[in-house]
Amino acid sequence: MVRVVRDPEADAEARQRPLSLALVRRLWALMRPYAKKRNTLTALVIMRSMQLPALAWAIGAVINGPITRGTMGENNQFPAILLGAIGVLVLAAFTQITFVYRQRFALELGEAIVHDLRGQVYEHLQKMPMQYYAKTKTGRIISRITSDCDSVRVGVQDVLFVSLVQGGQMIGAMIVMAWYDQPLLGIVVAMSPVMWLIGRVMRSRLSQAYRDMQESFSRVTSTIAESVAVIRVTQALAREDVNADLFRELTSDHAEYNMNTVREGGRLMPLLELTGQISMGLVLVVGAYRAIIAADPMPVGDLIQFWFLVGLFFSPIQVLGNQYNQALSAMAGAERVFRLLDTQPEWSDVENATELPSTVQGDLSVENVTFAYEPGRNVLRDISFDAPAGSMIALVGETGSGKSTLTNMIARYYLPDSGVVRIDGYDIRQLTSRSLAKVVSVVPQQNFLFTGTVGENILAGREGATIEDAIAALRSLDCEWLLDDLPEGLDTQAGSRGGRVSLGQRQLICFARAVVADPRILILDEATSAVDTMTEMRIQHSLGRLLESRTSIVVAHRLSTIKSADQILVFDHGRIVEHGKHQDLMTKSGIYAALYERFVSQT
Ligand SMILES: Nc1ncnc2c1ncn2[C@@H]1O[C@H](COP(=O)(O)OP(=O)(O)OP(=O)(O)O)[C@@H](O)[C@H]1O
Repeated sequence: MVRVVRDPEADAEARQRPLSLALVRRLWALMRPYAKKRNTLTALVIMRSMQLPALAWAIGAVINGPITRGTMGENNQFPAILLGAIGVLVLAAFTQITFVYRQRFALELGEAIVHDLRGQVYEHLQKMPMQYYAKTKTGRIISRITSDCDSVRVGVQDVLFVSLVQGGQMIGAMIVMAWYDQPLLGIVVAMSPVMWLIGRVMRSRLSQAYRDMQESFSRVTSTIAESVAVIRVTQALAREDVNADLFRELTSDHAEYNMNTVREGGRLMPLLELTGQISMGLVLVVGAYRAIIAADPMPVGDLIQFWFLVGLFFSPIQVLGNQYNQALSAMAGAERVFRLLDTQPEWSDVENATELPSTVQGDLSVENVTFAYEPGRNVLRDISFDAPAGSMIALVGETGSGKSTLTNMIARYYLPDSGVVRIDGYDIRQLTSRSLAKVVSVVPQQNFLFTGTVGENILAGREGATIEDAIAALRSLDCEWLLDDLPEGLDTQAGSRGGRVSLGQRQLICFARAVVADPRILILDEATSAVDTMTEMRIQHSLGRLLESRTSIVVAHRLSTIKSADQILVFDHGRIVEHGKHQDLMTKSGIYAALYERFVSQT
């Protein structure tokens, strides 16, 4: 475990963005497939925003009507009061039913949108070339699909529709207040910017404390994830105590941020509520003046009703203030998600790309390939060689000399800056990715297994492959014994839960996957991980079977592989400095001979 250092790029990424109409429009467009639900929801929102002011009006009407008449001595007002009360009750019940459906539809719409958005982002990511992944941090990609999509969901579910309800309620309350007493309404409206401002200042302090707390929590979770991933290294280096101390530090740090958030909340929330109550008090004083002293006195029923309406007008200010911060976060999240969706791959299949015929032999030729990951720093320089169909080419050289980069060119993970890679005479730039992937397979050094069973992992090599193909693949590698060795045979869980599959077994499973894919050209980065001698022999044997009858390019780390190669290419600083068979190269006493001597002395 390492101490988590703040990521300056992540810090620079704005957590909030100003409200943008273009973004809101794009979010709104995401609801197009659910237009019926969206329209019903909008109707419910309008209804809901009018219901509470209407309820206040109805209560006022009962007070001003039959109740006032009763206090003036008019007889038999009870039936009218009862009717009024029933009317109020029916309206209240209707208001609550609207609330239930408004909330449910908003939730469903938000979930549907975020489901679609995540699907779009995931699909888009699958199409991005390696260049994109080399430049973009994994954590950032994950947060696009998790937290940023989630801010969009909150934006739709909570911010958009709740704000519309609250905004509508303010307008509704204003209309009814204007009906009763315009000067008093003027006072109320004049007070609202002050309330908004006070609320805003307090809330921004609170949300900063909350953000700090969230960040410290994500430091805790990412540290746990990392610790689990590298537990073997931790135990091997006996760093358990050091790591435990670092982790304790992080959790107590988090507890401090937590306490701070609670403290700030405890101080600011009552202050915020008090501001609202002071405003209500003020309205009471001015209202009393209007009811008692003013030239044209206001009926007490109207004052009571007005007081209700002031509450309905002020409470949205608080809610909208809360929503505002969330809206800004949703804007930032939506902007990042849309930016990713708008990022076009730096290259994709050319127009009218050619399909490689199924009869392809696997003749590979690399002609004058030069490549740099970063401009001006060539990693491959003028590389040329031929690999006739069925031959095995071993790439050897010091670390960082460009071997893996060359394999990236052949698999077309990257495009060369100059030069051409051909398969059976076809320039691979002109081929469809799909047909190229069928002909060229890569077995990387890290034996990656997907989450799922061993069987599923082997079948991933080819669409439509059956369990019989998987067993045949293991048989062709002479490692059918794996079926008995694995605890549940082909049904054994692999991938992130693959603790039950050993390193050597994993490698063989990857070989079997390659056999199922049955490519004409196989690129293999030999694993350097230490396995016992018995496993090593089995792997070597299976490797021989795997490479049989196909063109293979092997980044070779094993002596036996190197020796049996038809051609060895020796890399040095991005150039091929020697090439030939093992014996020829040994007699030259050059770089290869020196590498070989060192290799033998180490093994
Ligand atoms: N994605 C990348 N972006 C920038 N530079 C890179 C990238 N990948 C590799 N390099 C650089 O390119 C050079 C060649 O790397 P490459 O991985 O091809 O070497 P290699 O011979 O395969 O090494 P090894 O035997 O250690 O795997 C190195 O200097 C490396 O730092």
